[in-house]
Amino acid sequence: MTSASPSSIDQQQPITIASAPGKVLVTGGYLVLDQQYTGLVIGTSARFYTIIRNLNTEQGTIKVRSPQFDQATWNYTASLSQQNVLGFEPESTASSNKFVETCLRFTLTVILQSMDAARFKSLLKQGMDISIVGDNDFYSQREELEKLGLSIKKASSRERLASFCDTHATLGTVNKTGLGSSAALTTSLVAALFLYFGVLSNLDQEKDLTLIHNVAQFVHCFAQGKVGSGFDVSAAVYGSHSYHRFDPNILAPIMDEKVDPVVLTKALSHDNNSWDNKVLPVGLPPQFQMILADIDAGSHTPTLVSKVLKWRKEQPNEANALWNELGAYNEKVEQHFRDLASISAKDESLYKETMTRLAQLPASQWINAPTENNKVQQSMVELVSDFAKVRELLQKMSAATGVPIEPTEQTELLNQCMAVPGTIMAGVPGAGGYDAIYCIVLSEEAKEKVRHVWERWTGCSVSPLLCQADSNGVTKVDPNSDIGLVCVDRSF
Ligand SMILES: Nc1ncnc2c1ncn2[C@@H]1O[C@H](COP(=O)(O)OP(=O)(O)OP(=O)(O)O)[C@@H](O)[C@H]1O
Ligand SMILES: C[C@@](O)(CCOP(=O)(O)O)CC(=O)O
Repeated sequence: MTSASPSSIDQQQPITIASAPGKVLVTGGYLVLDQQYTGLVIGTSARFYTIIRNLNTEQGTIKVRSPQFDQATWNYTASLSQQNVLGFEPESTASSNKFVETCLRFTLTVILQSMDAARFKSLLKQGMDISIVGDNDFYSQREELEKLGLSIKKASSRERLASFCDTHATLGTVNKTGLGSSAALTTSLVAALFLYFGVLSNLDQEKDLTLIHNVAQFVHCFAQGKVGSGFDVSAAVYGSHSYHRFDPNILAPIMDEKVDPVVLTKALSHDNNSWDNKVLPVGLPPQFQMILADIDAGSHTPTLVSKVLKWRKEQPNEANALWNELGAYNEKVEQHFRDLASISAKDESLYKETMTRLAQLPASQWINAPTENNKVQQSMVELVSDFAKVRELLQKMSAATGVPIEPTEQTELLNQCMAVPGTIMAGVPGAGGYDAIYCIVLSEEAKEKVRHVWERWTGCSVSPLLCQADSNGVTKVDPNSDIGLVCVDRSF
C-alpha cells in the first residue's frame, strides 16, 4: 500500500464514498425465507466501501477495480442516445463481475429516470473511476497470514494485516467468511452511484434508505439469479434489526434484462407500497459483545438451502411443526434482547451490577445465583435456556433433513464455548454448516477465554475474525475522515 496522506488527495476532484456493513444472522436461518417468520440479523463493523471519481475522459468509460484481487478490473461503456435511452456495454476483460455489472446497468437506469437527462448525460460522458474494497474479515486471509508467518489461529495475527490487504486470489477462488460480501458490495455501490449523480445528497432520510434498499435488493436478486430472503441486503442498508422479508412477487415482473426503465423505476420507488418488508429495531443489549470465527471447511449455502426446502416440501406436517416451534423460540430470543435493552435504560446500575456478577459464572450456573426478583438475571437465564432450545431444534432439523446445519463437530465446539464463564450464546450463523461460528459474551475476559478454546481446538481449523457487532447501516463517508483517507489511498 502507498502511504495515505491528506495532501495526496486532489481537493478539486470530488470523491464520493459510500459504505455498507456485513451481517450475522443470529436466529431465523431458513425460516426467514418465509414471510411468516423473522430473522434477527446483527450488522458488523466489517464494511464494504465504494469510491467513485470522475474519469474526465468524455468517452463514457466506467472503470471498476477491486484492488484486493487478481484479475479484478472491469470496464464498461455507457452512453445516452438522442432519445434518452441508456446504452451500457461491458468491455471484454479477463473476468466479468455479475454483481458489479448488474448493479451499474440497473442503478444507472433508475438514476436516469430520477434526474435531468442533460445533467445525467454530461456526468455519464465524463466517465467514472470506481474502486471497491471490503474489510479483511470478509475473506479468510489464510494466504496473507501464512505469507507473513502469522498463525491463522490467533486474533492478534489479523491485527497485523494492512487495511484491505491483498487476498492473493481472484474473486472466483477466494475463501469468504460468510459476512455477506455480495450484499455489502451491492449496497455500497448502489448508494455511491445515487450520491455521485446527486439524486441523493445524504443517506439519513427514511425514504432515501427505502430507495437504496429496493434497488439493492433487486440488483442482488437479479445478479444471483434468484430471489432469496434478502436479509443480507436489508442488514447492509439498515444495520442490526429483526427482518421480515418482502413478498417475492414484487420482483417477479421486473426480473427481466429488458425491463422497461419506467416500470423498473416505479417498482423500486420509495413510495411503492407493495414493498411489505419490515425492519424492526433490535440489536445486541448493552455489554453484549459478539465475536466470530471462520471455519476453514466451508459449506455451499445454496445446496444446504435446496436440500432443506426439498425436505420441507416432502414432509410438510413435520416441517411446519418444527418451523413453528423454532419460530416461537427465535422470537423469544429477540424479545429478551429487547427486554434487556429496556431494563438497562430504566435501571442502569442494576443492569451493570448483574452483568458483572454473571460474567464470572458459566451460563449453566446463572439459574443458581441468588435472584431476589432480579429482572436482569431472570431475563438472562431465560435467554440462555431459550437459545439452548433454538440450538436443539436446529440439531433436530439437521437430523431430519440430513443437512449439517449445526454439524455434530460444531456442537462440541459450541458447547465448550458455552462452558466459558460469561458466554451468553454460541451458535452457527445463517444457514449453518462448516462456514463460521459466533459467540456472544459479557466481558473482555470471556472473549479471550473463548478465543483460547478456538485456538486449542483440533477438530477443524478455527480462525478468529476481528469484527464486532455494529448497528450502523449504509452511510456516506467523508473522504477526509480517517477511514475515507485509507479508502482513497487504496483506490489509486
Ligand atoms: N471486493 C469485491 N469486489 C467486487 N466484487 C465482489 C467483491 N467481493 C465480492 N464480490 C462479488 O460478490 C460475489 C460473491 O457473491 P456470493 O453470493 O457468491 O457470496 P456471498 O454469499 O455474498 O458470500 P459471503 O457471505 O461469504 O461473503 C463475487 O463473485 C463478486 O461478484
Ligand atoms: C438459509 C438462509 O435463510 C440464511 C443464509 O444465511 P447465511 O448466508 O448463511 O448468513 C437463506 C436466506 O435467508 O436467504
